[in-house]
Amino acid sequence: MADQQFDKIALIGIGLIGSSLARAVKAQGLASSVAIATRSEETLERARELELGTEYHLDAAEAVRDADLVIVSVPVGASGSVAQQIAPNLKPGAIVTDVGSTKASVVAQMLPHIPKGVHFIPGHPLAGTEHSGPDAGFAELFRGRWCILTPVHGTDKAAKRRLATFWEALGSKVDEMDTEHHDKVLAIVSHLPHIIAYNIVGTADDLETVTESEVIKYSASGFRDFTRLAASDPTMWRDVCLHNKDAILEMLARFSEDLAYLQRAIRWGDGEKLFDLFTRTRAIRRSIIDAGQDTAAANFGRPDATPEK
Ligand SMILES: NC(=O)C1=CN([C@@H]2O[C@H](COP(=O)(O)OP(=O)(O)OC[C@H]3O[C@@H](n4cnc5c(N)ncnc54)[C@H](O)[C@@H]3O)[C@@H](O)[C@H]2O)C=CC1
Ligand SMILES: O=C(O)C(=O)Cc1ccc(O)cc1
Repeated sequence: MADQQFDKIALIGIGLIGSSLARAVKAQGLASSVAIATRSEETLERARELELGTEYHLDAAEAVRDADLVIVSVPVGASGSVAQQIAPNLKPGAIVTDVGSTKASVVAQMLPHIPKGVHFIPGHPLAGTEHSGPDAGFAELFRGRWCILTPVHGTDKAAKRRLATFWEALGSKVDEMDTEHHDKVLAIVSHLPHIIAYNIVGTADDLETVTESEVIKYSASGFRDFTRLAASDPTMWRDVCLHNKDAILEMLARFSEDLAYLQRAIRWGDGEKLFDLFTRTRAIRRSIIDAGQDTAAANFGRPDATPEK
């Protein structure tokens, strides 16, 4: 157990990430009270049954009253309206952060509502699964994963250190970068893979010559990996696509160009080109394993996942 770091933490949104935070905060004893807010009565009731917090609210503004740390864990498209809601009740000196998968848009939506004297430090834990909702979370989700902070200009150093220490207590490694860079990096390493997965599974589903039962029956592990990503939450990923549009389109253009190159090599039977590319990409996989990041590819920290062969 780590030391208690905050008197009161407010968690706005109690899905996969919010409930994992709640469980980890409880397990580590990081706060004496944890206020939970979510829009639906049903989800709030489930959070209560799971004993994820110490107070439960349908009104996010009520939850943040007196909180020292406020973590917004909602789909990125909802971050602006949440910031607007909570703004009047934020305590001076409080830290407000988020966990959204895109950062420039979150800053644009939230920052205008944050009162002077409140520290707004956006964040993104690179940890998750294809599951959603309060039952899907687990305390170990963030262990050994990166959490990227994207502080805005003039951020208070002590507040930033406090937030970094919080993530470290959850087992995360903390990095810092600017929002634009974050959105480009994440577009290629996270957003594009999900878009490709949604697309390939959709293509398989549309095929006329191969039946759906054959896709299910004969799906090799490569295809199965895609179906896992393609099972991710539709609202969350719709919002990611809409809120990181420019970086995603830039990476998709690069991707399409490279795919055309590959297509041409296959058409012309250019084995050398294919072999060269496949050798280059195999080395990247090896570097990821050497860097100790392979479990991220295999199960993203899910304890119930089958280990990669
Ligand atoms: N799922 C993942 O693997 C990861 C997700 N993220 C980010 O974390 C955030 C939350 O994602 P999850 O916990 O996976 O989602 P989730 O679907 O499990 O939970 C979302 C929560 O937000 C609430 N919510 C939804 N719409 C809302 C609105 N308009 N106003 C207020 N509350 C609303 C829901 O009631 C629920 O409590 C997203 O911004 C996502 O981009 C970050 C890292 C990983
Ligand atoms: O389930 C997976 O493989 C993920 O990639 C989870 C994930 C989804 C979104 C994020 O912003 C970060 C991590």
